[in-house]
Amino acid sequence: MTESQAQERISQLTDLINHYNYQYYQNSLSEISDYEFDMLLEELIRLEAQYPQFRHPYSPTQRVGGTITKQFATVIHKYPMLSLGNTYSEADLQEFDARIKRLIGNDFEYFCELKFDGVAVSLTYKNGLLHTGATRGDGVRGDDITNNARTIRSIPLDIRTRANDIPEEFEVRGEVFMPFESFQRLNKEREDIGEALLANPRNAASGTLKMQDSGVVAKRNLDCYMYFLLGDNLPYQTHEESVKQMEKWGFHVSRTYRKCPNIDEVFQYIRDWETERFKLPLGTDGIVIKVNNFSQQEELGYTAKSPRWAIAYKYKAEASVTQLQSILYNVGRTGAVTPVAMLSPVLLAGTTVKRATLHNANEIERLGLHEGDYVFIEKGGEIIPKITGVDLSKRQPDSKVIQYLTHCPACGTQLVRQEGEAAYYCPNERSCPPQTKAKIEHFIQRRAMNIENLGPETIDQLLQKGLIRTPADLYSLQYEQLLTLERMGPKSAKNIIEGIEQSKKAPFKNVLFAIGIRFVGATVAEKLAAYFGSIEAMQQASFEELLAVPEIGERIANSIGQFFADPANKQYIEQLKQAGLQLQSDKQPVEKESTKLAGKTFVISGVFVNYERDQLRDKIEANGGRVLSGISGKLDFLLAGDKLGPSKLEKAQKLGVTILSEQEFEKML
Ligand SMILES: NC(=O)c1ccc[n+]([C@@H]2O[C@H](COP(=O)([O-])OP(=O)(O)OC[C@H]3O[C@@H](n4cnc5c(N)ncnc54)[C@H](O)[C@@H]3O)[C@@H](O)[C@H]2O)c1
Ligand SMILES: [Zn+2]
Repeated sequence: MTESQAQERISQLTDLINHYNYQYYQNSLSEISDYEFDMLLEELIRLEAQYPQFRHPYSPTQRVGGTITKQFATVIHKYPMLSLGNTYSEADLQEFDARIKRLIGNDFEYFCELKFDGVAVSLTYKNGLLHTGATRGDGVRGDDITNNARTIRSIPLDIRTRANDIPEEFEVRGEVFMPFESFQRLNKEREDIGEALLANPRNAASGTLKMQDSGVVAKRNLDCYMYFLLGDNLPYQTHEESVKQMEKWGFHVSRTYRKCPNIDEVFQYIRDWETERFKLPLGTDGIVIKVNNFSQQEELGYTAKSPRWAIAYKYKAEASVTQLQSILYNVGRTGAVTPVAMLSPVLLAGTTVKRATLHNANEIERLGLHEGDYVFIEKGGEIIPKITGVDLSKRQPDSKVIQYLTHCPACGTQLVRQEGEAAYYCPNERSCPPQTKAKIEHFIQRRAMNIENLGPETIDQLLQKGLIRTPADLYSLQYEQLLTLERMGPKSAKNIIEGIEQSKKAPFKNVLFAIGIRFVGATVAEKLAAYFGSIEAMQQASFEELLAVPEIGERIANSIGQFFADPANKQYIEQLKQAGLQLQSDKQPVEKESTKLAGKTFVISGVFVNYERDQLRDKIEANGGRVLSGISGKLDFLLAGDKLGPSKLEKAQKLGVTILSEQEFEKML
């Protein structure tokens, strides 16, 4: 490599890595695998060492990769939050050990922990109470995510009763992660409403921690393991002591750590956890080796980016080769088709693997799969492994390229793909069997109509016999009809009928979720129900009015609009109404506070600081006012919050409606 080639490559790598860092930390996206990323970084470190004159001032080798965002207040870290040097090679570990010995002699111990694959957080406690939660950010400044941290159940909010030796102020650091179970549930819910799936638990955890609505964060079931305790003048001599102390105070510490007297024991620890770690409830991507003694840590010191007394050893993702047998196409509730690769069974990371995710048609194309190909599969953090490439040396010369399906495997309808979307859909919403079945399963689930006792076999039979076609048909099912099904006794039949009857009491938000509008998950349904109060109000809402609902973006608003524009859906809603389902919120009548707003009419729009929209509605009604759904010449006030649609504002101004801010409204009372 010539000097100018080196210079060019250094610039190229710098830009590339900065780009991947930005995507990873700011947008929670991995465009390449961690391994590929780490190799690029290693190459840059090597080149910069050789040609220091070409190192850019903004080189990613010189600083922690993260950034802070505009959406949160900024926290300055009392002690910088650094990264860790990392390696995939045992030789590097030997070298790390040798360097430490050169610097501090032979008298020291290591403390090994697993490297949890999530997002670093710092929690500051004052007088035993959680005071601040922050992300690592750029290492010096992080995002203040205290409210989100509070929703994580394993993070204690108050440890005063746990001990009487609590320092006035201290900081704990750890990894927020999404357990596999929560991740799978979340993706299942997303698949159910037609959302794109999240790539892996790490990105899911990082995205969740940066959400604005901590109510949503609370539902995502994040967890957190702690691995550092810091503070001024703390009485501990070793990392081990501080870990034990955190355990005593009730912090969640993973019991997977081990103290190792020398590097050979560290290698043993690495071997012991290599496959054992797949039994843990969360993703891990390696181990972290720390010098145990604090004064020795001080002696070893820090580089700009990481401590010299610690290093991460990362496991290479386990890989294997096996033959592709076929591709199975699943059709979901929204008609989205997902391909799954069926493989000759092969042992990988301790389990037998028979299938791999393929995500969508683009992925099949990207891999250039042929029938009968031998494929490399890898297991990262995820349960289902993925195909990373094709072993071309084993490809049969006459094998055919895999063509993506053109027609629905279940009903034969031609598949369609919407612009900008990766998935193909079967557009036969009403009579494609897997879609119909999934719609009913969606409808009866606990978070929707909660019709227990109606199992998948019963649904199958009901569909086959033509006793139901849509979820609404459940409400005209007769006890006698149920008795005609196989293996259906009088008792079960009675339970089902009762369950269906009972479901009529399910609140509006559940019904709205059950109806199954694309992208409208349980949380969004709750927001919509609180905002509009009834299906009619929602049906009449303009695109902009929909956008004014917190958390509702253009995609969801469009989907709602499309749903109500379809006459078949109108009929479906009508049928549900006839059946007696709750299509409006049953609000408690509001207690009267005053008559200050008597005779005045209001339209509420936008997002408010101190109130939810339904709280404002209650407030207006409690003081004698009335809330209308649309702006007209008769309207007195437009109560306008943030994110108010511009055309709404314009209309109100044109009609001479008084526009009120939240503060002005408060003054009126
Ligand atoms: N795929 C991509 O596009 C992409 C982009 C940027 C970064 N990355 C990945 O992220 C890594 C860089 O991230 P990083 O700077 O957070 O460094 P890192 O993940 O290599 O190591 C530091 C982090 O490890 C975590 N950690 C987990 N368990 C720990 C324990 N027991 N003790 C101490 N720390 C523990 C902490 O969050 C700490 O901040 C890269 O090596 C790469 O693998 C990937
Ligand atoms: Zn179909």
